[in-house]
Parts: sequence; C-alpha cells; structure tokens
Amino acid sequence: MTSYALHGLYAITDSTLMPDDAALLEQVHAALEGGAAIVQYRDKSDDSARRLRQATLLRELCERFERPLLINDDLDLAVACKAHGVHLGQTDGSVAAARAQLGAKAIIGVTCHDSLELALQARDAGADYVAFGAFFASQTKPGARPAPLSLLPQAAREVGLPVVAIGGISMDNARQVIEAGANMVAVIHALFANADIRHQAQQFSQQF
Ligand SMILES: Cc1ncc(COP(=O)(O)OP(=O)(O)O)c(N)n1
Ligand SMILES: Cc1ncsc1CCOP(=O)(O)O
Ligand SMILES: [Mg+2]
Repeated sequence: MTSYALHGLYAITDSTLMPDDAALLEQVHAALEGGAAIVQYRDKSDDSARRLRQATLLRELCERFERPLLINDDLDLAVACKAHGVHLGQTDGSVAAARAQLGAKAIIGVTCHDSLELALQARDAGADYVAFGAFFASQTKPGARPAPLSLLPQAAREVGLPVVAIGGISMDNARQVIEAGANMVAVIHALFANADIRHQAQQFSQQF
C-alpha cells in the first residue's frame, strides 16, 4: 500500500520536449509547482548513464515536493535511482517481480489499454493503479490502441483501484474522462508542450 495520493494530474516526461537535464528539471519543477500529483520518467533512449542521472535528479526533485516519481518500463532503473514506483506495460515485466524488488510501499501501475480483463489481472497481481487509453488521438504516441470512454465507469465500478486515463488528454477533454470515472489524467503533450507549464498543471489539477 502506498502512502501517496493517487489522484489528480499525472505528469509524464518526454525526452524530445525536454532535451537536456536543465530543461527536464525546469519543466518538471513547473509541473510540480502547478500541482502535479505524480511524475513519471519516460525515456525511450538506450543511454543508460543519462537515464540514471536524470531519474535520480527527478527523484530528488519530487521528494522536495513530497510527490512520487515512477519510472516507465524499467524496473532496474527504478531500483537504481530509488524511485517510488514503476509503470509497467503489458510487455514490461511482472507486477510480482516489481513488488519483490521495490517493496510493499512502492507504487506499481499497469497499462491495460482498452481491457477490463487486463485490469482485473493487474489488480489480482497486486498493482496499485490501472491505466487505460488512448482515449483521444495522441501526438506523443500516434499508434496507441484506442479505448472507449465507456470503459471508465465500468473500471471505476469493477476494478477497485485508482484509474488513470491517458492518450491525447487536454484541457478540452480532461473533464470527459474525469466525469466518466478517471481518478488521474496522465498527460505529456498538452502539459509539457505548453508555454506556461505551471499554469497548465494548475488548470488540469483544478479539474479534480
Ligand atoms: C500512466 C501510464 N499509462 C500508460 C502508459 C503506457 O505504457 P506502455 O503501454 O508500456 O507504453 P510506453 O509508455 O512504454 O510507450 C504509461 N507509460 N503511463
Ligand atoms: C504513453 C502513452 N500510452 C498511450 S497514449 C500515450 C502517450 C500520451 O501522451 P499525450 O498526452 O501526449 O497523448
Ligand atoms: Mg512501457
């Protein structure tokens, strides 16, 4: 069981929008000031030294705000940088392995695409939240499998875990997924491509 609130804006980093350490830290700092409840380090590069350095810097920054840092895809990196959790896609490893490595208090999230069945499996395996999407067209991941809004009320009723909505979430549609049952909105482009990240984070956070 985690002691962090799994509710509100879930900010996910993007190495193209944050090309170096300074930009990464400045942009995530602004998102935290604006009220982001959770941060995920998502970096698809194979530069392991940079990944460990940046993840460690972000974990220290998040701790100053008393917010959790999760690592996307990479359990070993999560362990190495002492992150507060990990986000696992369907091919990113098991919840059991993550729990064994990270401990009982870690936050483990699982991608469930458009499938309630995958969410029930993730819950039974010990996940702390489930993530569905893409609900809208995503600039960051244009090929992401679409998910219908009708999944959210079902998931809120049947899974019994906090629910994350992801994929093309913007200030124009965040209310739709929240009203349908999402406890968190995971956002990349509409947050970090904005000229005023702090204000944008405030706007998203105020939707809850
Ligand atoms: C909060 C959250 N939800 C879903 C994802 C997507 O994870 P995955 O399907 O493994 O895809 P990649 O992000 O690894 O491309 C996520 N990262 N975070
Ligand atoms: C990682 C991921 N998984 C489904 S959509 C997506 C990208 C979300 O980014 P954006 O908020 O820019 O659409
Ligand atoms: Mg993944």
